[in-house]
Amino acid sequence: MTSESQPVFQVRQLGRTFDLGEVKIQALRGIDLEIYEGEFLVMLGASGSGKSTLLNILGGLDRPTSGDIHFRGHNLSHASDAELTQFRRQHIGFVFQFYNLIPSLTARENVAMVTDIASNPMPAVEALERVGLGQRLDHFPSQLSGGEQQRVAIARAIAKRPDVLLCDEPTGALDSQTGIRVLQVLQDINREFSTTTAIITHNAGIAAMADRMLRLSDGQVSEIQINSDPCRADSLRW
Ligand SMILES: Nc1ncnc2c1ncn2[C@@H]1O[C@H](COP(=O)(O)OP(=O)(O)OP(=O)(O)O)[C@@H](O)[C@H]1O
Repeated sequence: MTSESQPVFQVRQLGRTFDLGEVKIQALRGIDLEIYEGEFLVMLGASGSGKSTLLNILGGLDRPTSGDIHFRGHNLSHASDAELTQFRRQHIGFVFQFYNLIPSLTARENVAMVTDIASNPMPAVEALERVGLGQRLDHFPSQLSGGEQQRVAIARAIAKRPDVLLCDEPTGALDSQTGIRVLQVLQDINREFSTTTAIITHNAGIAAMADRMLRLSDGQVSEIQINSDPCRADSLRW
């Protein structure tokens, strides 16, 4: 990230209230945030602080109930379902804690599911080689370890060459050594393709590999730390 970097996302006074009838839950309360081209952002915060809600809005899976979110100048706040689907398809790759692979498809087929509908995809084999799984192309998820399954999920996310990679606790289900390997893959992709990357984690130590750390508390940004010298993911220990 450089100081001249342009914001990919501009978030202004973003709010999200869930209306459950008798109760209203204010998950986000006036978030102001820029996310810059090519940056690696780590989002921390206690359970219920609003991290997933924010990530879902950034990724066009949800809309704010107040405030605005712009992606490269386009206001997503009032986009239609069809527009959000198009936005996600063209620009966003998601990685979740529990891989969400299709059990009856091989690694290669799981990735190809996405490349079949993308406009300028990376071949599935190349994406799998990129995450170190070139030898496991025809394995089914049940034949792969958790870390390998997560790397298939990352291959699937990067194969459509997204501008933005959004990861919700990508190492949450992994042991530390495997988690570090997965983070190194994400860092390599961020650096090689300048893919803007945001990761939610409960592990504060992961912030050391990020350009910036954002902390949410009770639906608000409570802390932002800029890291002028992010470490390599494979030097992290926890
Ligand atoms: N679909 C929903 N309907 C109702 N309330 C919701 C919904 N999604 C989230 N919330 C509430 O919004 C608040 C923020 O939730 P969110 O999942 O964003 O937190 P989080 O920081 O990601 O938590 P965790 O670390 O536990 O995943 C919580 O109080 C949660 O219960």
